[in-house]
Order: sequence, then structure tokens, then C-alpha cells
Amino acid sequence: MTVKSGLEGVVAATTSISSIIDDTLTYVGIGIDELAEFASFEEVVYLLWHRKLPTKQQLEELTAQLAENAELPEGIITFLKNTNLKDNHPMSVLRTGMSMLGLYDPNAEKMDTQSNYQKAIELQAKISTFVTAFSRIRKGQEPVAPRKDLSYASNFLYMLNGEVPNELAEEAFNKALVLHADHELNASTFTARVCVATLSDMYSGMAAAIGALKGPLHGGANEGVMKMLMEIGELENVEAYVQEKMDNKKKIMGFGHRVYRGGDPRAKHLREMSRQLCQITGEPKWYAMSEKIENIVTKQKNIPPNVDFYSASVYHCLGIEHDLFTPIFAVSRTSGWVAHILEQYENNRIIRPRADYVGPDKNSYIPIEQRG
Ligand SMILES: CC(=O)SCCNC(=O)CCNC(=O)[C@H](O)C(C)(C)COP(=O)(O)OP(=O)(O)OC[C@H]1O[C@@H](n2cnc3c(N)ncnc32)[C@H](O)[C@@H]1OP(=O)(O)O
Ligand SMILES: O=C([O-])CC(=O)C(=O)O
Repeated sequence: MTVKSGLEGVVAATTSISSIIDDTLTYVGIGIDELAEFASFEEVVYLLWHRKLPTKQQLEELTAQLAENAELPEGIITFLKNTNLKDNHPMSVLRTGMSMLGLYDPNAEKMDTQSNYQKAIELQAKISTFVTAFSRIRKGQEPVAPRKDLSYASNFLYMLNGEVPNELAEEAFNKALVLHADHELNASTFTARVCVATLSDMYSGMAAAIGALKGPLHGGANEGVMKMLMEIGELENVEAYVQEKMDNKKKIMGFGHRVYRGGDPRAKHLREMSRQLCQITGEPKWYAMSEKIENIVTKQKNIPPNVDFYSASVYHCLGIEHDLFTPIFAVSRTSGWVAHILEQYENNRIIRPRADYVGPDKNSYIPIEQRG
């Protein structure tokens, strides 16, 4: 058997949701640059779920549905308040929260198209409320109830901080959500598809996907980038820090990609947002350090930054706690996970590859008293 390490280059599904061809990313055929410039996150959610842009009325309908379904079951708020989760990573809390949402949904096990679409809305609506409620409760603050008159991006920041964000913050956060929404068969989306291809329920697929996104080689890299920037501390320390990592063949978080060779097309948007936000918030050093790291890594290793690299300083400048960076990725990627889960159900076959056995041959059972 020929093994493709890490399944590199293996085409394991067909999809009409997003594509990466020659370093160009599209959602349903629309280029990411156009979407980043013009689209609201709600439009992107509709696009991914229905494979077409919404009319004004369809968009209003989806926006209203997301707002109406954003409240969390009271039992989940009670759990967050009564459990000491201060030392738990928010991605672990979110993974558990996703399972809990399934337990509170009386339709969790229903598999018809209509019930699954209703779950899609509930999932996208509630994941924001969950992440922000957890963030406040662990700091001893009351959760802030979602508002029906705010955009998805604005509502997230409002529930996080208890204040409606200014236009600049809303725009930046919306763009970040749009850029992270879907990405073909990345590890967490593949995980979700593998899970639901057994005809398991949507909450199980989502919990599996959250677990996969958490790792530092995938979504967890954005928090890793900020940790690195904090460790470096000042612009003059960048060179020595990065050189030491490269000399010791250590990975630099936020660089490299399995599919892109010439560079991640999302990174330039986040780079520009980082430049602007770091300037406006009076913290230009984070952008300056990031730019210097990029120059060194691309010059010496020819490895370009990925989506996680500049998103770190963007979220930092929006005043977001560093361990919430990956949960925010999950909030956005829920739109893509849900789209892929629904697509998998539409034309399902269990996903079951083979392994090349390399263990010992011709072994036999030895009674326990005879084992050395
Ligand atoms: C949203 C996302 O998931 S984007 C990715 C987020 N992850 C990160 O930023 C973590 C850092 N990056 C990485 O670990 C990798 O580039 C991955 C996981 C993204 C891709 O992994 P793979 O496709 O398996 O590439 P692989 O790890 O084999 O790298 C190929 C070569 O580039 C090097 N390389 C890749 N990424 C990096 C990096 N970030 N820093 C230093 N060297 C790197 C590897 O050491 C390897 O070198 P070698 O051939 O001399 O051994
Ligand atoms: O596609 C991948 O392998 C990882 C990635 O960039 C994403 O999930 O956004």
C-alpha cells in the first residue's frame, strides 16, 4: 500500500462550498478579496449554506433568525457560573459547551433536512453567546444578553465587552469573520465530515471539529502567534528570537500551509488591518514586530504567513483576550463546518480509509504467567 503522509494531495470529497485553486480562495466561486471588501458575515453564512448570495429579504430573514436564536439555555449559564473553569482553556470549555447545547436541543437527534437547518441556525446563533458569556463569567461579570438590532460582528463585541463597538471595530471584526468562514477540506472540517458521515448528529460533528481546530498546527496557531509576540516583547529582540527558532528547526507559529505555496490570500487583508489597528490603538510595535518576523522567515525559509499570523495582532488591538482568539476562529468557522456537515448529509458515504500495518507479524497469544 502507498501511504500519503498526512493525506497530502489526497482528494477525499467533492464540494461546492469553497475552493482553493492556484493560491486563490473562493466561497461558492466568489473571490475572497471581493468578499472581504464588501460582504457582511451574515451574507457569507447564507452564501455557504445556500450556495448563492441572499436577496435583501433572505438576508433580513436569516439575520432575524440568528438574533432570535442567540439566547443560551439557562442551564448552560448556570453550569458556567457554578463550575470553576478559570484554569480550563476556552476551547475545551467550548467543546464541552457544544455537547451541552446538543443535550438541551430536543431535536438534536432528528436528521431531516428541516430539523438540521434549524440546528444550523441555532449553532451559529448560540456559539457567539456561549464564547462571550464564558469570557465574562470567568472574570466574575454577568453575561450580556444578545441584542436583536446589531450585526453578528457587532453583537459579538457587545456581548463580550458590554458596549456597542465603534464602526471601525465592527468592520474589522466582520472582515475577520468573513476571512475565517470556510476553507475547503481543512483538518477541522474534514473531522466534522468524518464524524457525521457515520450519520451521527450535527452537535457531535461540531464538537469533533472544535477539538481539531484547537491544536496549534491548525486554529490554535493564532493564540500561539500572540504568545510568541509577547515573548519577544520588543522590536529589537525579533531577529535573535526567530533565528534561534529556525536554527533549532522549531516551527514558527502563523507560517506555512499545506495547500498554499505562494502565500495565503487572506493574510494580506489581515496584515493591512493589523497595520491600521495597531496604529490607531497606539500599539504600533505589534505590527512592526510581525512585519519583521515575516521578512526574516520569508527571506530565509521562503515560508509565507498564513491566516493565523496577522489575525493575532488584529484581535489583540481589538482588546480581545489572547485565549479567545481560537474560539473566535470557531465562531466564524461554524458557518463553514455547518455547510460541510449539511453537504455531507446530502450525499453521504461513510469515510473509512485504510492503514498500512507495520506492526509485528506472526505473533501468538502467550499466557500471562509465561510473559517475560
Ligand atoms: C488555519 C490554519 O490551520 S493555518 C495553519 C496554522 N498552523 C501554523 O501556523 C503552525 C505552523 N505551521 C505548520 O506547522 C505547518 O506549516 C502546517 C501544519 C500549517 C502545514 O504542515 P505540512 O503541510 O505538513 O508541512 P510540514 O510541517 O511538513 O512543513 C514542510 C517544511 O516546511 C517547514 N515549515 C513549515 N511550517 C513551518 C513553520 N511555521 N516554521 C518553520 N518551518 C516550517 C517544515 O519544518 C518542513 O521543513 P523540512 O522539509 O525541512 O522538514
Ligand atoms: O486549510 C487548512 O489546512 C487550514 C486553514 O488555512 C484553514 O482552515 O483556514
